[in-house]
Amino acid sequence: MIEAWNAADVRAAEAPLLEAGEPLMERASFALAMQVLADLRARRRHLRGARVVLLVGAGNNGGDALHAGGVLARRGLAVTAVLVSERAHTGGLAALRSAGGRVVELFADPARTAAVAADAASADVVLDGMVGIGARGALRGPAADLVTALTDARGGRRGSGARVVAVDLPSGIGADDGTVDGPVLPADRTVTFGAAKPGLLLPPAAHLVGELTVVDIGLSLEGAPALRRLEAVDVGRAWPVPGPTDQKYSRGVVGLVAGTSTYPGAAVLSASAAVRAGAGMVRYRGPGAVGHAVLAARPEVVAAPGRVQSWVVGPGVPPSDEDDGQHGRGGGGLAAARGDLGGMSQGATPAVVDAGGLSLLEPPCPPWFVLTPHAGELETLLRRHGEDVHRRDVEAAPLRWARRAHELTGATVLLKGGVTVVVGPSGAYAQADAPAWLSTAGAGDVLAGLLGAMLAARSAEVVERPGLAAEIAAAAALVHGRAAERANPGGPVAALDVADALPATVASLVAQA
Ligand SMILES: NC(=O)C1=CN([C@@H]2O[C@H](COP(=O)(O)OP(=O)(O)OC[C@H]3O[C@@H](n4cnc5c(N)ncnc54)[C@H](OP(=O)(O)O)[C@@H]3O)[C@@H](O)[C@H]2O)[C@@H](O)CC1
Ligand SMILES: Nc1ncnc2c1ncn2[C@@H]1O[C@H](COP(=O)(O)OP(=O)(O)O)[C@@H](O)[C@H]1O
Ligand SMILES: [K+]
Repeated sequence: MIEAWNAADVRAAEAPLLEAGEPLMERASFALAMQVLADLRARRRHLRGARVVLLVGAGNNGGDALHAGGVLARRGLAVTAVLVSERAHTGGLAALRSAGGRVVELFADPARTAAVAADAASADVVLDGMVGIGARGALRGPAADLVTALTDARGGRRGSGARVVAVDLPSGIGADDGTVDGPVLPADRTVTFGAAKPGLLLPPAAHLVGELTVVDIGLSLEGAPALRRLEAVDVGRAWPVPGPTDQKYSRGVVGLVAGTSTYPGAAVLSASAAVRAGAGMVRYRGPGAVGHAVLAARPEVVAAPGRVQSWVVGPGVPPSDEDDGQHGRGGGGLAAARGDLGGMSQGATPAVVDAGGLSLLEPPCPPWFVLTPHAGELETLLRRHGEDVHRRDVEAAPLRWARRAHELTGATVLLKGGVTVVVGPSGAYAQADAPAWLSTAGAGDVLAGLLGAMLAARSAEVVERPGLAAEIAAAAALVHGRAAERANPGGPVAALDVADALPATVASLVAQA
């Protein structure tokens, strides 16, 4: 698991060590330099003569870059520091100069910005050390102009020309929330110190981070992290592998309220995913014609009422204010869903509430209800609760708005997207496991069925431990993304292919753990 800590927590953890004279910056910058050397070795035979350009701001982030530059210059690399501010870390500057590095005072001669950017773009490595966790707002002044010019000089493409390594974080992102309010130089790698910061894992900034390296500089961080990211081993270890005394009911029964005759496919996809993810049983409730389609695709599904350990409500059910043109407002699926959801809030059965089911919610909901909106559906849900918010706001600050939806409803919220953000009562997760190929119709229905099966397997525990639903939801996002990759590595996937890849995906996660 990757744990991410807010800037204030990192500073608080640094303070006693700095007071005790621990050389934190030397540790950080040495590890940074070693990472740069390792990356360079992977790309060229000889290090001597490789060109490194440091973009250096006024604070300690610039200090890190300068000290790392000193280490690299001593190894024979040609290092140039570009100062974007009148002030620069004194010790770092001295270290670089004494190692033979050059210094360009860009702040004193902004007309040189384009030329400096062109030179940096043609270097082997650019270290972005303009601002770190001390930034206030979007990049401004010469730093902002340099990033704009350098982005132009690189043709806007990451991976072309100089390799960009961000120092602690890409300068200008919101360290705690991943917001991007101005120009930011996309990194190929980010070397972060002490702990990951939430902004490195959250969109939109997460897309500018490249490969992430966390350097241990000896901090002891107290309390709970601000954000977590599950890794394959976490999910494999926690997977409910059946034992010799298990039977279908102990493995969990998923009750599926999904599909209308306009959208029967969603029910088929959710049912397939739940069956393929290892549910003990899947019961279908909904219009008869849809039930036939579900049974034709998955004969394992049971269409009779009975015990249920988790509900999946809403895939393929239109929102309550949308007429599906057949049975009045939403048809039989909606009626069933409305009745079932009302009863479920009173009971103690986990539920996944997706698509049209979201419009039926009547908060407060228990935390073992997991809502699975995409950004557009979250906008609708939040507006219904009086928030003046648009989809673009949700996309610009997904953690903030997913958290708001959790506060307003009491439910656990899984916000779908390129990075899936989950917020529950014990914390938040950000999962980035899926190829962009997964953005295809029906993929969300597969996620709903998969998550339903995962909740059913640990139904009683999910109700007892309020934070568990969020952990399981994050795990479902990981499995979903990995199944998409496994279904067709590097190419397009259809939603049903993702469901079909679940058994092998789960087997490999369990085997690796
Ligand atoms: N303490 C330690 O030993 C360790 C610290 N570590 C490192 O220190 C970093 C934090 O350093 P920090 O606190 O000095 O702040 P930092 O991120 O360099 O930025 C502040 C400077 O930037 C400027 N500035 C601000 N906003 C701006 C903007 N929007 N646009 C443009 N400029 C802006 C502002 O200048 P001003 O505008 O006030 O003149 C101010 O001087 C951390 O990320 C990590 O890399 C590690 O080495 C571990 C050990
Ligand atoms: N750019 C992307 N990269 C990776 N995964 C994505 C991306 N965009 C969307 N997804 C994932 O694809 C799925 C789409 O779900 P959803 O929008 O509900 O589609 P549908 O309603 O058609 O099933 C979600 O799991 C989401 O996290
Ligand atoms: K930086």
